[in-house]
Amino acid sequence: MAAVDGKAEARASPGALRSVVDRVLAWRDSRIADPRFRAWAARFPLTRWRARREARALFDLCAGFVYSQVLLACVRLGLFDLVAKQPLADPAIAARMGLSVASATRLIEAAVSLRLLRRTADGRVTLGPLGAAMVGNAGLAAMVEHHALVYRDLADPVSLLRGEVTERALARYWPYAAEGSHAGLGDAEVAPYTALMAATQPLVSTEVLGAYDFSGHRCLLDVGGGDGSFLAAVGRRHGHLSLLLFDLPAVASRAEARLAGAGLAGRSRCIGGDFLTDPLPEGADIVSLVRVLHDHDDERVGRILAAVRRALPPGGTLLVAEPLADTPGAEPIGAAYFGFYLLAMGRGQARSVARLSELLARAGFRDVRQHRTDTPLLTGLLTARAGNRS
Ligand SMILES: CC(C)=CCC/C(C)=C/CC/C(C)=C/C=C/C(C)=C/C=C/C=C(C)/C=C/C=C(C)/C=C/C=C(C)/C=C/CC(C)(C)O
Ligand SMILES: C[S@@+](CC[C@H](N)C(=O)[O-])C[C@H]1O[C@@H](n2cnc3c(N)ncnc32)[C@H](O)[C@@H]1O
Repeated sequence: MAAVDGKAEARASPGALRSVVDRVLAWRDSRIADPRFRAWAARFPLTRWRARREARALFDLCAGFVYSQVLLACVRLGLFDLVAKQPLADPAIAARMGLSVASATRLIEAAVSLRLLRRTADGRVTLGPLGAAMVGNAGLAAMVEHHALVYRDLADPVSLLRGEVTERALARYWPYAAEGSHAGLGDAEVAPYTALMAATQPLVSTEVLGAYDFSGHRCLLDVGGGDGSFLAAVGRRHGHLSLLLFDLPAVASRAEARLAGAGLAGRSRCIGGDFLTDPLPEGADIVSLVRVLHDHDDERVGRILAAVRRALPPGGTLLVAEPLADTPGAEPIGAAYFGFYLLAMGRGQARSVARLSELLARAGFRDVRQHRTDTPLLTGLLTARAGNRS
């Protein structure tokens, strides 16, 4: 089992207690399943608050797509950036957005209800707390736009689960998820996903740099490193590090240009290849896999970890950063969001710390540790050490 910052993870509750808890929960849910109980509980003063809370939670699940589209409309119309400069009245917003005042007010009211916008005391429109978090966050705006593809693929979730949706937008968007070799993918095929990953990379690198200190290392190899955005962020923070990147040839070319543009050409080298079949470059004392393993099934993960293991010296460090399943308070992100996202993409799953620990141990890594990030829902972080070569 992985240690969390050195401490052992809390043990699961013993079997006997769990079975009592199970029976209590089963009784509760059998009551909720009875329409007469629901009607009574919605009226009774001591249960009314809970009935309202559960009704609201279920309504939010029904309405999730509608809420997302309100957010998309705000992003597409540049509403957050507009009102970030100064609070505006509805007619001024309508004129800037090319909407009728009635439509602008409809969107504004929807966004206010979702805490994306807020009405000032004099009735003008300004940022709400959630809209404020969107400002200056180009990655999040790109993600919101890109969800159009996700929703297209999820339009018929049952057919998707049955494997009957053959034309999937996400499968085209992430061509490396398909069977076969991907070393021949061209720039046009890798550019869209590489740009999305680069735009969202600051969300991840900030978390990793806040949770892990690279100063004890000499050379970092970022495997599946995209356009080098992560490597550049680490390299800027730790001026002594040599930087290596491995990705598909068309992506590695982009990284070379990106790192040269960041003034890191002298400290970095980008190597193109297929990490499922080609050896990784040697010489690094730390290898990172950032948002890589969850794209792949266990068999492919085994191959990637074996290649990393061969590239590292005994005792060398592997750092894995990606959203983890079972993150307390963020369970639907791993199980529902990434579960269905990766189903549409064609491969992979978010894994728990326990599952990743097993795969790491099987590939010859030891001392698996989980590091606490500031925002665990955005990324989890594990390190492990390469064992001695057999
Ligand atoms: C000032 C006073 C007195 C009080 C303030 C109170 C206070 C402290 C408030 C907190 C304010 C604050 C700091 C808010 C911060 C908000 C943040 C950081 C929000 C961040 C949100 C991030 C989101 C919504 C991220 C979404 C990410 C998505 C959807 C990622 C999708 C990733 C995909 C699809 C990856 C694909 C890659 C693949 C294929 C799986 O490998
Ligand atoms: C989800 S992206 C993550 C990119 C980057 N690490 C980040 O977090 O922004 C996965 C990366 O793995 C690379 N990749 C996928 N399959 C690969 C393969 N077989 N060989 C080498 N790289 C591969 C992709 O090109 C892509 O850059």
